[in-house]
Amino acid sequence: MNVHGTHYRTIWPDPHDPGIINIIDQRLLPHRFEIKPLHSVEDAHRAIREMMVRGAGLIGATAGYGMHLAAMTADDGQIREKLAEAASLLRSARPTAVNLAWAVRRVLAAAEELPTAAAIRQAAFAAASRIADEDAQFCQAIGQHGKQLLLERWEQKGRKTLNVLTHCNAGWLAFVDYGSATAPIYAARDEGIDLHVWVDETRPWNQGARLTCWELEQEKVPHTLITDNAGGHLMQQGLVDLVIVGSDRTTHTGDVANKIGTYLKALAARDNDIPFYVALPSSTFDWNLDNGSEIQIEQRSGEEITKISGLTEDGRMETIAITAASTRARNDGFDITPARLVTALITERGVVPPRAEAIHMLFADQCSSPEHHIR
Ligand SMILES: CSC[C@H]1O[C@H](OP(=O)(O)O)[C@H](O)[C@@H]1O
Repeated sequence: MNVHGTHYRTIWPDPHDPGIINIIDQRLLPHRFEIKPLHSVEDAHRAIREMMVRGAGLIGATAGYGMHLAAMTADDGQIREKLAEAASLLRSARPTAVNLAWAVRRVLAAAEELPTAAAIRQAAFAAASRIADEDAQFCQAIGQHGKQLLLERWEQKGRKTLNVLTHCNAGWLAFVDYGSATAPIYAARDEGIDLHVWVDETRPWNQGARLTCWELEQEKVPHTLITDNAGGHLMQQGLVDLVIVGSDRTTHTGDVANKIGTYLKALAARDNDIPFYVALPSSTFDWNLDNGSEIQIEQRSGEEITKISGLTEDGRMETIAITAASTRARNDGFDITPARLVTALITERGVVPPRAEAIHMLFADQCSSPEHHIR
């Protein structure tokens, strides 16, 4: 469903049947743009687990709609049990992005105590829809707040081309729309800033090479693909003016879990005195965790490293081995960037230093309310 010209909302209920939730199968991008229907919570779990959908915001929205599908398909007399089972199944899909557990708990809280199955179904769908709509609204607001930072840096540079580096894909494909790290880029472009984006390929799943490059191409934003190991070198050459990345889970003290390799970019940025920003909606804060070392890091299959997928010259999608069959690989999906290496957090309510007292002041309504505390 084309919502914003070149943008696509990444998840939406079928306009004729709310029992069908449509997604874009991101495993096929940039070679194929295929919309796939989800009919059950099992479909939603698989879509998250197999990364048909990925990215904190979109994982959360998919989990929310997964709970809706569970309510839709449950027998009246079993609906509460089915919602509880659905919550457990969805939570098992991927551990690091806090948005998943947050969305599941939010739908449960909205629906489970209601007196009838019909009321539960209605409340589950309404809560899932609100999660998705809020995600898009929050990301749009992140764009407006982040735009100011890019504008200031561009003015400092005498309005010469602003070179932004980003890691992985924290674009509109990782959320319901707009994205987190790319939203300020799009908003700054709309203000006429002359900018260029260095895109980390982001091994092993290549979110940067496959998804961010595709997004920026759709948006006609100048960009250049680089290897994950090149970022520090380009910073030393004075070719990077600022770094902006997303987050899958950020502690209330400002430690950031994001795609593997983010920490190395933060170290290089600090060593070269380059601003390092993390863009995130407040649904990505973990109000319970004080220290990033407590965040569970997803371990994915080593085959995502030893094999690679792409398009053959005759147009077939293929997966090939790039190592000997005996090669074993370790595949940590995320790493932790300590708050001390983060210049600022860009949220839907504004730009805030990565310190607990500042974060709590901006989100006083959330950090103290039990409903935002995930367990
Ligand atoms: C902030 S959402 C985008 C975020 O999610 C990515 O991970 P994955 O593609 O494995 O879901 C990566 O950490 C991005 O920064």
